[in-house]
Amino acid sequence: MTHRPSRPRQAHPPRRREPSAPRPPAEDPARRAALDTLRAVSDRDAYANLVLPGMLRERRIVGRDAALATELTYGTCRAQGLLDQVIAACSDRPLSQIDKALLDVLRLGAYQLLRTRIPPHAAVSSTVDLARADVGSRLAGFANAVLRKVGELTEDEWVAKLAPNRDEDPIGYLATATAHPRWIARAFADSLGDKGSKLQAALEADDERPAVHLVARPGDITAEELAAITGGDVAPYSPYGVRLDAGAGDPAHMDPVRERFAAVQDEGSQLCAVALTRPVLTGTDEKWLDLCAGPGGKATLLGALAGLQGGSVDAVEKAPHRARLIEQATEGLPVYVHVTDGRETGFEPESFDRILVDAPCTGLGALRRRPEARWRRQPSDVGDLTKLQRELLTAALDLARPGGVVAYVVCSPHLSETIGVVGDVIRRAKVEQIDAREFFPGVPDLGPGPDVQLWPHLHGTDAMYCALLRK
Ligand SMILES: C[S@@+](CC[C@H](N)C(=O)[O-])C[C@H]1O[C@@H](n2cnc3c(N)ncnc32)[C@H](O)[C@@H]1O
Repeated sequence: MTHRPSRPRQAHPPRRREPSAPRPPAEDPARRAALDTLRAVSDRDAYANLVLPGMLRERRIVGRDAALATELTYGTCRAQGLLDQVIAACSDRPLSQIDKALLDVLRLGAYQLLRTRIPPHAAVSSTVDLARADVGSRLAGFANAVLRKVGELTEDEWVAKLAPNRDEDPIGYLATATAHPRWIARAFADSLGDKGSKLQAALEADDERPAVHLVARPGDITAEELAAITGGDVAPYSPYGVRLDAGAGDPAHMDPVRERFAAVQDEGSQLCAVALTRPVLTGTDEKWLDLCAGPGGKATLLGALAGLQGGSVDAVEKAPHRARLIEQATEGLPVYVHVTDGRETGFEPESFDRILVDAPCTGLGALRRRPEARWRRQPSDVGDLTKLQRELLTAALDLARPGGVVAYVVCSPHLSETIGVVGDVIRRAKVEQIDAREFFPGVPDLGPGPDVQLWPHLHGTDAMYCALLRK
């Protein structure tokens, strides 16, 4: 047996590494995704909760990185006003003179410093890396200086320094402390009739992740059956509701949802739709109308309930793409979709037994679902919306038959959109406002009536408002 000589281990001496230029820092994918989403929100009015999931999928960011990106993005969007106040206090130039891309970087860094347990040095250095990549070394130096100052105090200490005195200006104080614009804090205070602990609880609830609610389609599946299949709990108030656990997974992939026995719908929306169906009518009860129906959540529930008693629902929607969503959602139900303006439907006057006006609104009752919404909505939006709301409610009253019932619903506690609209319209029309609380059986804390205002902090629902009018 011959042995080949083994090769010498190192034919050449090891090559010495040339000193290289400093490598750019490895970017953290979670923070990059958060920042890119914040840029989309500020630059093109995108919705964070629509942009981010797609970005995470596209970049294959999963697990803890995805959770971190989500927390940083939504948290930074929600806290924006407070973060801006702190950044302004730490900067030698006014916010209006800070480059927009840099401002988003600073917000992301300040959020990590004030509202997460990320160690300050990691929060600052990872943010400065992003700044260097996006806006260059000079501005990265500025970001470093600002963020070091931000990190000198805790969130509570910054609030104590920047917020108005709580005794002198309780609404202003809570607006800063809970990172809400003052006008929204005032609107909540007016609706609650409180500037103290109730207001604080209502504002704080906007930072909580809402539970996902399913609605069981009446006639197809019961809430108990749906809860058993999905592993959720029967909801406390809606006869068709199921609350899913936080880790239940994507409801769109659940069999009952895919097969259309169930759909995602906030329990408050279910309650308002069901309330319309509950007052007893004398005479006919088969022609129902949903005057602002897209994308079709309430029309589906109403369609299933009307179908069980041989009736039908006409569903009106102005936006064609939203009308298509109603058609998809209500397939197989006695629901007829009309793409038209609810103020000029051309329907025979006094021809409907029950009418839902789920009017376009500020959405202040669902701020927990849209992280950036509290800073994007403006007080000036309210005037145009209340005009449209009054016109739609007036049109509904014309279309209701004598003895018929109209439910006026908005996802907002703003008094101009709630009692303001209802009060204005009923002053001019021959209608009676009935006590809606009776038609929300078992729901606590409904106040003095006759209308109903739900709240996230009291009911775990969106802040839906419902008034019931009988013609
Ligand atoms: C609050 S959303 C309704 C939500 C729906 N009821 C549901 O449960 O899925 C209000 C809807 O009214 C529509 N809308 C706005 N102006 C309208 C008008 N003049 N006539 C009819 N629909 C209108 C909007 O496009 C929007 O889809």
